[in-house]
Amino acid sequence: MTPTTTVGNRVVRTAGRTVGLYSPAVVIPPGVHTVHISGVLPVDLDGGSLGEGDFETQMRTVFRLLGETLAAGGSSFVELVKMTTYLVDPGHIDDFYRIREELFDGIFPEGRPPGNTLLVVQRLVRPDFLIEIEGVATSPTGPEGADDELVG
Ligand SMILES: CC(=[NH2+])C(=O)[O-]
Repeated sequence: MTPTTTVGNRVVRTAGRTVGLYSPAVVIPPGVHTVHISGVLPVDLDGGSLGEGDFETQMRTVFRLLGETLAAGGSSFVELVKMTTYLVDPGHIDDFYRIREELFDGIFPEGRPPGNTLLVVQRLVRPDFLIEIEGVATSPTGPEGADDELVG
């Protein structure tokens, strides 16, 4: 039987083969609201690039903005079900693993991270972007808890 743990609104399946800090499967129970987050990029409020040429700054910025976007959607990191991570340089994979471990130590102290697919692509929408992360999360409140100022 596959070991499962309920974290927030999601059921995390911890069995399976992984090569990093992600869960092999996360199940959304029936009747739970979902939030789909577009790819988060390291940008300021005007869309200006942040952390040009600095992978660590870009990744930490993307996670900070992902947290803000989740909150705007009435959700939070603990409700995050699945991420897709896009990098543009395979040379950043080791840094991605190191920084993710540091961040997830704080965010998922019990070691039940969301799923993730990690891809290296030729480039992102602007050549200075080194990382983009999109996600799916659950939301305890659904549309009622979303902040209309931030979520279109
Ligand atoms: C390989 C992979 N999906 C990860 O997140 O490390």
